[in-house]
Amino acid sequence: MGQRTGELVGEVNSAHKFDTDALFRYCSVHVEGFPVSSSRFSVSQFGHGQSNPTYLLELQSDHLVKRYVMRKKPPGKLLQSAHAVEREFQVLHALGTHTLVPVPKVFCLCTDSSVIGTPFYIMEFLEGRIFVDPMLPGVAPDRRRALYHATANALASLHSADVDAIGLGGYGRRNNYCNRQVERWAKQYIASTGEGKSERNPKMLMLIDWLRQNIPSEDSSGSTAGLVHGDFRMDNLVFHPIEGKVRHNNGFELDITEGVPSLEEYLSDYCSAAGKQWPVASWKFYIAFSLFRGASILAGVHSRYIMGNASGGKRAQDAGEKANDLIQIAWSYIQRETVLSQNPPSVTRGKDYAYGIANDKKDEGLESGGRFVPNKKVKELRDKLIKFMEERVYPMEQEFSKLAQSSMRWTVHPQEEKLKEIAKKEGLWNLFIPLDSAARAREILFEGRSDDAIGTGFPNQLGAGLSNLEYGYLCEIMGRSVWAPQVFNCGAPDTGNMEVLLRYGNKEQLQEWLIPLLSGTIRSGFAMTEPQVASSDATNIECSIRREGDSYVINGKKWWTSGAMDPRCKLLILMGKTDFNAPIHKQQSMILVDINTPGVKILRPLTVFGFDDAPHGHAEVSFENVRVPAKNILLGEGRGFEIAQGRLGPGRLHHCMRLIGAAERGIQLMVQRSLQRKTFGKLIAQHGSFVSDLAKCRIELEKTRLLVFEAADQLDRFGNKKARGALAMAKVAAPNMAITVLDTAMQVHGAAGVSGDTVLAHLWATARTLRIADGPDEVHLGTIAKLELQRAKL
Ligand SMILES: Cc1cc2nc3c(=O)[nH]c(=O)nc-3n(C[C@H](O)[C@H](O)[C@H](O)COP(=O)(O)OP(=O)(O)OC[C@H]3O[C@@H](n4cnc5c(N)ncnc54)[C@H](O)[C@@H]3O)c2cc1C
Repeated sequence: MGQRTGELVGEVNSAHKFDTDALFRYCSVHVEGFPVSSSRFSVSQFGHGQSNPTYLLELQSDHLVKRYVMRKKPPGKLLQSAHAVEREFQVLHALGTHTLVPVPKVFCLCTDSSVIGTPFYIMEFLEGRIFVDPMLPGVAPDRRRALYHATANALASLHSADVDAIGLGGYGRRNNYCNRQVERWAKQYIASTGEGKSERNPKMLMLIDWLRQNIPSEDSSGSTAGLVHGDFRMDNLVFHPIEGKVRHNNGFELDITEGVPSLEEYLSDYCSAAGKQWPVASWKFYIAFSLFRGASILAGVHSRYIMGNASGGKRAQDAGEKANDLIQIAWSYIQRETVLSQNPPSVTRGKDYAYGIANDKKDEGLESGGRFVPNKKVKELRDKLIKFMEERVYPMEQEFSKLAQSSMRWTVHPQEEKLKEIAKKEGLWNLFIPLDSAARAREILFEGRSDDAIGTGFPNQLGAGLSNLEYGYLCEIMGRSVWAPQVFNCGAPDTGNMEVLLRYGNKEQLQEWLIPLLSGTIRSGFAMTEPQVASSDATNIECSIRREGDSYVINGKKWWTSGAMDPRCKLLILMGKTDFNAPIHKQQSMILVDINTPGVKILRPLTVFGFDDAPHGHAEVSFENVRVPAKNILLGEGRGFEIAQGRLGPGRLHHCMRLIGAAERGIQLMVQRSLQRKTFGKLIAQHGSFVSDLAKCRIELEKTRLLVFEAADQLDRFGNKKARGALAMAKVAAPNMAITVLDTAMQVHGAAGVSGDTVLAHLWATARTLRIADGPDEVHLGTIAKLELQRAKL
């Protein structure tokens, strides 16, 4: 709960007393509307803040009470350039007169120290609230987020003020700001510490050296010059007394709505509002600098406390210790390898819910229903997943890509395995498993008991009991990064293969293959497509599976067996023919093949537009007299087509869901780029052609998302067969939409878009394959048209 500004005052500190009569006389002459006489003139001091003593002046004449605020320098010898009330007055005056940045009205500046002992200025008193604790206790959670959002916008608006236009152009130098600041605060620290003052910390001297060596290159050009607040924080903002608006910063007028954001969300808000680049390269410097500066200020406060002229009481007494804490924190921070993700959070929470399905910002929204509105359970998982992506997956993307392009490309990054363990613990594991498949496995494996009888030591092996539709809200989040799905054990082709086992495997097969797949200790491949035949028509498949006693012997060649290059790949589900003379759809069977069986040869990895998708890979594999136990046949001979149909339904709808996420990432990146880059004197975002392209991308994405959800919903309600029309439509629409959106995003990025420096090219390449890999468009279009024509015949 915020405290009222009027309640934050107390008696004037003895070190800060001054001649109140002299102040009254001065104000009567210089402050517009200030009474010439008053039946009561009282002065109290704000207890909050240690910099410049600030006072509340109250005057009563008849029944009217007038209030002003006076701010002055502290008494005694002061550090050079600190406590410059003259500067504060000048900036507030310029902003108040020439901009819409809401600051309190300033009335007069007195630089004559003979009046009350130091220079001071008078400004209007604004009734309002101050939130001392930035976690905003007592504020409804749903209002915290926008409070922060609004403060980020306010800071951005301050930074956007045109200093030349508001008369502050000659006010300070524009280049080498950081350089000058480091030197200034270093000097202040030295001056405030040492004998008889606050104790000097040698680590601070090391910190100063580090800062000097790491000043960002932009500093010397002055290209980022603007107004710098210097102490912008929650408790330096005054909020509206009732409406929950900021009144000034010393004063900005803003709306408040949601929960406290993460640092990256907040920074992302600020960068968007200010049109600034995501500061991945310079962030470590700025944070370390800010901590250093805070430490220097606190050391100054502590020294003034020791010398008896600090405001702030106990807080001033503890300031020396706090300064040392900040120095330590700065050092630990500097030593961190990564301090900021490569890219801003995919979409900040508030924005994430702005469209279509995602309109689940408020609980009321959930209660009021709607066709595709996720329920509370899904929403919680979704929030958790978004956080996981932002904090753990996006920051690792570059690192994973680096390994995948090195000579060690066919090995797994150890961090991937670590992330899998964390995802398991957080319950973000195997979320793809539909309720009915989980029920079957539970029944077969441990006779309906819901405990972890499959003995891998963690719960949620069989997912979170979600429907296909519910999973759709989550799967699209995973699709935002090519590296994400496997971290949650939701990557292709494992999900489709697990689904096959869950639906069609017997107890022995589940125990041998499903359990390690569920726990993520092995991976798998699906071997159907063959180089020598048109495999979109699976009746063409030629690989033979011949029965010999207790075994089947396999001979044939497959290609595009995704995942077979992965060192963890242990299982291949292979489709071939057990009877070349049976009716056309009864010739095929599926069989489980241990990849290490003699005769299985990985011939080469294939590439997609040059990407080999290491360490996962798409392999060409030959099978020469590969002998596998007869018990490995799935469901029985001649059932392969039936299983393929079951697998291709939900398993491949996941691709569509992920494509929505990939396109969402494309939009996010193109928007960021457009707000950062200028061509022909304008930001890309200000060019009409971009605006139109962006809007069209959003329309296409939302249309497709609805179609994908519709297909998932039909799958849940009517089953695979009846949902086939909607599934086919989604499968055509999703890759085509994603290609268009990602292509536009690449275009907006110029040459960078087609390079490996952003995720766009890889996402695009993957999306493009899905016009073929998920069954060619033409086949799905054929299904849709056939259904239309059938309907006409009825
Ligand atoms: C990245 C990637 C990953 C893959 N992963 C796997 C995997 O893990 N396991 C696996 O078994 N396979 C995989 N595949 C292969 C994929 O399933 C096949 O490429 C797909 O089924 C098409 O078969 P095909 O390549 O033999 O094309 P073909 O069957 O030769 O078809 C070629 C073209 O013919 C046209 N066509 C086909 N049918 C019709 C029709 N009815 N009407 C009009 N035109 C038509 C279409 O334009 C089609 O693109 C993958 C492919 C890619 C690119």
